[in-house]
Amino acid sequence: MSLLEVKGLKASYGVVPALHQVDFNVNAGEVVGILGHNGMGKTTTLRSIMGFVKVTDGDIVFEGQSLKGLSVNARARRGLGLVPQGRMIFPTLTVRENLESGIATGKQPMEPIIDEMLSLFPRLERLLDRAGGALSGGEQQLLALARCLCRKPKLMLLDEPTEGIQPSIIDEISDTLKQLAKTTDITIVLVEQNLDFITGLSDRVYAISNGVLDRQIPEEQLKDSRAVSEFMGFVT
Ligand SMILES: Nc1ncnc2c1ncn2[C@@H]1O[C@H](COP(=O)(O)OP(=O)(O)OP(=O)(O)O)[C@@H](O)[C@H]1O
Repeated sequence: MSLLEVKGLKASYGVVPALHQVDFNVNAGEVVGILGHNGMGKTTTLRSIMGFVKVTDGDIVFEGQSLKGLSVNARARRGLGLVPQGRMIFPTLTVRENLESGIATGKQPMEPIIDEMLSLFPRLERLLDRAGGALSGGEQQLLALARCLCRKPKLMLLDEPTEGIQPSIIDEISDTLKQLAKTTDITIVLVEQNLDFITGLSDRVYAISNGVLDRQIPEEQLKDSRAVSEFMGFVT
């Protein structure tokens, strides 16, 4: 059974349609990539799954149950987590406070969860007392990932984690996500424009174009970034 099934999803901003037809599925433990140009509907797809965008048709089924009518918080409690585009960490809170804000209140002691995050993201350790807004873009992305993981999501939705980030930290993010995928049973849906990053991490990759997501990029093409570009129409 798929962990996540997105079926015939449509969404609009007011009267302007953003998603025309989104159909894909994700199995437990997979890393699934969604590749597309600017404005094609990647962010809207993830925000619809998380419950921030109201869908007008179709269904999102998680662990066999429809998420229809559930709030963002209810979806988070079911095990969904979103790392939004642009990181959205709290700039005036310290790194430690940002991490604490990601831990479900009143549940477990915070310290072991923070220690676990620091072992996965060692670069954050020496930054614990620094304000989130004083970190580099790459460090903020690591913090945003760690904050999402503090809640132990079953499914993590990642919105363009490489956007505006220097190559050395992109490699670090990629290595960390690979390690996470290998050592835990987390499932990841990743939307990106960065071909190398997405093909390096994903078990399967879908293409999104003009609000339509229903084509999986053939596996043999994934090894060849030029073939992927051609499939997507990135080069002519
Ligand atoms: N808040 C909004 N109000 C109105 N239209 C929006 C809003 N957010 C997105 N759109 C429109 O919906 C469409 C899909 O946008 P979306 O942000 O999902 O694309 P994207 O693939 O994530 O793009 P990018 O890579 O630039 O983030 C675009 O035409 C965009 O202009």
